[in-house]
Formats: sequence, C-alpha cells, structure tokens
Amino acid sequence: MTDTDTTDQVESIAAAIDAVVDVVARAAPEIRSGLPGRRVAAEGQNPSGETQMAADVFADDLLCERLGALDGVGTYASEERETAVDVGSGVSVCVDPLDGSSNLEPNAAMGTIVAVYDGPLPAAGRDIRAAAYVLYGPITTMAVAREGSVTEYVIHEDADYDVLTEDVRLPDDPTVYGFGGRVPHWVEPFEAFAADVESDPSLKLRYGGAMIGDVNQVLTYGGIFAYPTLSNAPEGKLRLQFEGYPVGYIVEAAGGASSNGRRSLLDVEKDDLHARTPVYVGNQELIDDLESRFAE
Ligand SMILES: O=P(O)(O)OC[C@H]1O[C@](O)(COP(=O)(O)O)[C@@H](O)[C@@H]1O
Ligand SMILES: [Mg+2]
Ligand SMILES: [Mg+2]
Repeated sequence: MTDTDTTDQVESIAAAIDAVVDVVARAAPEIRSGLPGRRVAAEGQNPSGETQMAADVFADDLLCERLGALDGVGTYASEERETAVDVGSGVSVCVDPLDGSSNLEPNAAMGTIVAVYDGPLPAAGRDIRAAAYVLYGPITTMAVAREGSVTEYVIHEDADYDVLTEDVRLPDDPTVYGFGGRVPHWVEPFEAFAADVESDPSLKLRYGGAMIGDVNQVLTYGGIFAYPTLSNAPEGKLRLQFEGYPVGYIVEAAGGASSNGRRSLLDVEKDDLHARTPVYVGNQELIDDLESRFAE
C-alpha cells in the first residue's frame, strides 16, 4: 500500500463518518416523532432473546435504509437483526437503534447509538474510528467522538443541528453513579465497590434505566455508570459491538475510562456479533478502584 493509498483511505473513512453522523442526526427527529404509536411489542425477539418493541424495529429499518445507502458504508449491523447486511464497500456501521426501549412505556429517556469500524464485523475495539449517540431527553442532543475528542450537538425539530459544546470532558470531581442489574445478582467485588461508592458523601445515585441517559449524566456531572457482571449472567447484559465499544470509546475520548472489570472495553475481543460484556465507564480513579477489586 502506498502513502497515497493510506491518505486516500483516511480521507474516505473521514468522509464516511461525516455522512453517518449527518444521517443519524437528521434521522433523530423522525425517530422521535415515530415513537408515539410504537410503544407496543412487535412480534419478534431480537438476537439477544429480548422482546422487540415496534419502535425498535421502526428505528432499525429507517437507519438501515439511510445508512446503507451511503457511499463509503460497506456493512450495516444492529442489535435488532441476526446478521450484518452487506450494503456496499467501506466502513462497518453498528447501531443500537433504540437504547433503553423499555423506557418507551413509562416515557423516560432513550437513545440511539452508532459505532463506525474500519474492518469486518465482529470488529475489534481498536478498529473503532468514531462513535456517537443521540439522547432523546426533554431536548434531543447528540455526542460524537472521533479523533480523541467529543462534540455535543443539539438537534432541532427541523433536523438541523448545532454545536453545543466542543471537546466535552468529564468533570474532575465526580458526583453521580448508576448501577444496573438486580442487586442480589451482583458479585462480591462489585458489591464491595458499590458499598464504598454509596457511602461516599460526594456521590449520589442517578439511574434512569437507559444506558445512554445514564452515561450522558456521567459525561455531564462526572461519576460512573455500570452494567456489571452478574452471578446469573457473567457477561452482564450490554452488547460489545453495539453498546460496549461505542460507549467506551466516547467516555475515553472525553478523558474518562472504560472497563470490563479488568481492561479497557476497547481491548476486549469477542468473535460473536451479539456478544455481551460487563460495562463500567466513568472517571479514571473510579474505574481504577473498580478494577482493583476484581484483581484481588
Ligand atoms: O432492564 P435492565 O436490566 O434494567 O437493563 C437496563 C439496561 O438495558 C438497556 O436498556 C439495554 O439496551 P436496549 O434497550 O438497547 O436493549 C440499557 O440501555 C440499560 O442500561
Ligand atoms: Mg441498548
Ligand atoms: Mg436497543
């Protein structure tokens, strides 16, 4: 491969990332406005064995169609479909079309997550070139991580979007934590860590049940989000390609840390597209402390 090829490749990946981010931002108001009639179960289950909501299927179909049509996108995969779809040549795009869709019924926050990999799927964490999430909160925002920095945008109803914050950084002094999974299923090292976090007077529980909402609080206030290993599910619940890698990449690009309990999420490798992983993301010192419990 020549130097020119390498430069061309870098440029075409950057152009594909620009296009993916633009499509996701512009689709967000449409996804949001498509939710009201779709807060009901669809017929099928997703490959993780979870009941799909009509909104999961709707968002997946819409994103597959729009992202799959882009020049420079080679593969589309999502949490909602068994196998990746070959859509051309270029980067691989992995999507969690609706993150936290069990929040549809109680009308609480949800997200859309996208990861762009330079390589075939299932990709390695270090193949990730960009990651983004949309947060459907009281307003619609989007965080985009690429080249080691995170930019936050506000997305307007007409699908235009503006920069809110450049170079988003986790605050140095963490104040929030949110831990998923049933407490009786937490394992001893995590229980001990959680007990210390709970007794720290500078930290308070803020847990909303959609990873993207909970992670965005960590990005905003500093702290830690975990969906941990569980005694009845050692790999936890969240999926590496669609949730673990992108959220780890975003939090690390914002100056925080990510872990599966032992190493950065980006260094975890699994050869199943829908493989799960424990997820711990937040301020470096909290992740270091967490990892030290699992190392004991
Ligand atoms: O229902 P539980 O066990 O509280 O799990 C909550 C976690 O599951 C998720 O909803 C999984 O994501 P999906 O909604 O995309 O399946 C996370 O957003 C959230 O952190
Ligand atoms: Mg999810
Ligand atoms: Mg989902």
